[in-house]
Amino acid sequence: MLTFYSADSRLRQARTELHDGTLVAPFECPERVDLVLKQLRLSGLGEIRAPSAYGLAPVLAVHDKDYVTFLANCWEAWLAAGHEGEAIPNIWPARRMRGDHIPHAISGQLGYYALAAETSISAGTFEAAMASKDVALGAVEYTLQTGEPSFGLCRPPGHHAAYDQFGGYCFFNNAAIAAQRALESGKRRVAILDVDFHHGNGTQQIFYRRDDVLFISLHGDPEVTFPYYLGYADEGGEGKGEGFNINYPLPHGTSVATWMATLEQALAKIQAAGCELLIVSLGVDIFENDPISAFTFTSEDFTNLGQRLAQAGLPSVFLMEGGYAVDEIGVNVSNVLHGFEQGV
Ligand SMILES: NCCCNCCCCCS
Ligand SMILES: [Zn+2]
Repeated sequence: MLTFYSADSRLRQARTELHDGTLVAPFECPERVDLVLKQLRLSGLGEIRAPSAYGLAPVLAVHDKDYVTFLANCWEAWLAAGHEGEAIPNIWPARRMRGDHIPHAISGQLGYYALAAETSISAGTFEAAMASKDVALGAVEYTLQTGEPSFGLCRPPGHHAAYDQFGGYCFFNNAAIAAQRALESGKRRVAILDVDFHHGNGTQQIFYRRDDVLFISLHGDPEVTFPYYLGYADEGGEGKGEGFNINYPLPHGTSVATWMATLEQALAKIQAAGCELLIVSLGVDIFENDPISAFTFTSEDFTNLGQRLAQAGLPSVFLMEGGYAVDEIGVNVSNVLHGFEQGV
């Protein structure tokens, strides 16, 4: 299987994440991609290719222009305002305040565009996010042209990024950008299957009123899991999108057997909807030892997951999302992709 990767993924070198009331080293660290690359090479998955630069147009096809401009300028504006640390919001347009006005001060803009406080912006964040969406575009273009599966080793991840919002370590929604590209190249309907432990709130929000993308997510119950305020089972899409958004919230500690049985339901929906391409938002934070998650996959279970996805029989693009058990991330990602190749 061909892998797309950009060394510019390492341009995001954030030093702080707000976690449990203190500033810690970010869980979404550059070493994640180093260890995935190492295991892919060790296991002989296939060629690793750098993508072309696709520019801003594919980003603007799914994200708000002012939001993209904000991301491009945020770090410089933060420094110019004399702030010492990394750019982290500390106020939001809370209920019964004016949520439709974008303040002039960068501190106000941060709260307007941020969905959460754990994701700092710093030097290189925008450039890394641009490289990450190029990785996703390289992967989807390859699969569209050849029908062969591909893996986009995206960093930073994307599934929490909404039309005009960043957070959950995400800035551009790589899977949404890839799906939009596939539709523009002629696919009539694309499935995005989000297997990350956390609900892909951004992907849901981008396609919620559309029927050309079927978004399906299996994830930790938002009653007790980030992002808390989206990802419930009653969110079925709106307008034309009714029936094309399916959430499977699952309790902490869900067994792999139950998770895989839920996957069967998801794959049946994908088949019934006549999807012509499968994009997998591949978060391996469903691993039993993930530090910020609560599902129970072993490394071997990831191989079974890959094998099962191959049986869906669709041209498939895997895009890296979460996974924070850094020591095992390489094996877990590699197992999904090799499992897929075994299952074809
Ligand atoms: N600081 C740990 C709390 C988790 N908050 C963000 C989770 C983002 C997952 C991305 S897949
Ligand atoms: Zn996650």
